[in-house]
Amino acid sequence: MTSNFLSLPADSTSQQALADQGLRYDTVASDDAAAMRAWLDADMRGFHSATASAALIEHELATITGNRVTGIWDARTAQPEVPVATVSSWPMPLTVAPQQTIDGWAISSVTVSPTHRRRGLARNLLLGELRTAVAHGCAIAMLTVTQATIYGRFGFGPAAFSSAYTVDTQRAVWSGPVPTGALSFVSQEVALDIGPAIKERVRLQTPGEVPVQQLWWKETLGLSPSSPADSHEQLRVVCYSNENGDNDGLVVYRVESSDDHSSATLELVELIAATPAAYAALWRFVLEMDPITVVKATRRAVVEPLTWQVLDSRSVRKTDERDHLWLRILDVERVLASRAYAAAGALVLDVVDPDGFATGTYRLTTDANGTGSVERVDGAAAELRVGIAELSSLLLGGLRAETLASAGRIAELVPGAALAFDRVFASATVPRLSTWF
Ligand SMILES: CC(=O)SCCNC(=O)CCNC(=O)[C@H](O)C(C)(C)COP(=O)(O)OP(=O)(O)OC[C@H]1O[C@@H](n2cnc3c(N)ncnc32)[C@H](O)[C@@H]1OP(=O)(O)O
Repeated sequence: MTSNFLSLPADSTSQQALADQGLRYDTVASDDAAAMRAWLDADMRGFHSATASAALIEHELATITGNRVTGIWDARTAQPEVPVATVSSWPMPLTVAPQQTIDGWAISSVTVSPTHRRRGLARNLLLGELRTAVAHGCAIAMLTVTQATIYGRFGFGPAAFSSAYTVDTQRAVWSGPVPTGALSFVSQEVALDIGPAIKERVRLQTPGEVPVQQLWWKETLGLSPSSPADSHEQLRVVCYSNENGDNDGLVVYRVESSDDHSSATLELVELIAATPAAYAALWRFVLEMDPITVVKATRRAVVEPLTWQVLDSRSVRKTDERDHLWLRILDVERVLASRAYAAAGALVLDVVDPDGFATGTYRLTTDANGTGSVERVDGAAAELRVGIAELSSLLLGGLRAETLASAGRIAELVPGAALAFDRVFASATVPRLSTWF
């Protein structure tokens, strides 16, 4: 790992390829305020966001401070100081198994101006990022995406999925555990104080999670300029403390009542539970609140214990399920050795990577304690042939190799190899990413 990722130069291969098109590709110095603002302008325009207020610009500048900020400039444009493409990145730990993390290279703000689309700018940005990640010593890259069609070609595969739920509270009827800890309302300011420690515990327990910054908390609690206008006033926060007084969970919600207040919809902004008791207590609390008739939640896990904690499981309706966290393995040996496994076994994988970072044949050996060791065995007979995007999708155990084999996305070279892979890679905790980055 290089000591300072911010001082890494712009990738020379992309720089040359873009220079051949008359474009300049470079990083932006964080102390160059004018260049940072122009970059941010291009980033927000690239996502078709409204022109930002001064307060929002300051907020957004704060969110990217500390990131490696890169752009592409075209001297022929009418405003040549504004880049025509943007990307930002930073090293960030990714939980790969409970209490096990690996340093990943997070990539965000990938935009290309509509005036410059489909000329290979995004390709140069992305491959430039992957090479920079390797130069920094990161073994895996990660991102969250706008469209599911963009990143597979660069070796990324979806590895953690997310679901939205709508619960009909009148049908649900709580039948789960009734924890004996205490529930209490807390102010947003108190939540800002106690929430991060709870979220950290959840992050380390859950494959797919990454740390969130204080700015995320401010946005979540309606304390940021990027929060909707009246969200601070509308949001309520309830904390669950266990019998020893430890704060184990938080729920952040807002309620929209009908005109006559006889019914209401509760929007679950966040439900963060570090223990099964906190989870049950907070879900029960929102489902039984008067006069709530509907609870809506997004960015939840694709499998939620909640479905099994109500009398009528059909009252918990999954309204959406989609890819959320995308991973791109760059170094198979280091990444596979970074997580614990579910069973003892030995697998030889033939990994195909069109961009060459991870191509090779690898033997993963796991023992009964879940420890894995990986060695490169080029030339050995492989049992499974996997593309790098598919291996990245399978890493956290949220997707079955058998599913990908049935879909023709990976090839069993030995019958039963996909099932053997699934036995080893299974995750006891459903992988989930509860935030965007
Ligand atoms: C991590 C994140 O930040 S997610 C955010 C992604 N950005 C956005 O959604 C903002 C709006 N969109 C954009 O800015 C641009 O359209 C981008 C970044 C998606 C693509 O930029 P471009 O410079 O046009 O892409 P580029 O020309 O490099 O295309 C590379 C390849 O991806 C394909 N591609 C690019 N965009 C898309 C897309 N939206 N859907 C499907 N394929 C795409 C191209 O056809 C090309 O394919 P090829 O390699 O087979 O020839």
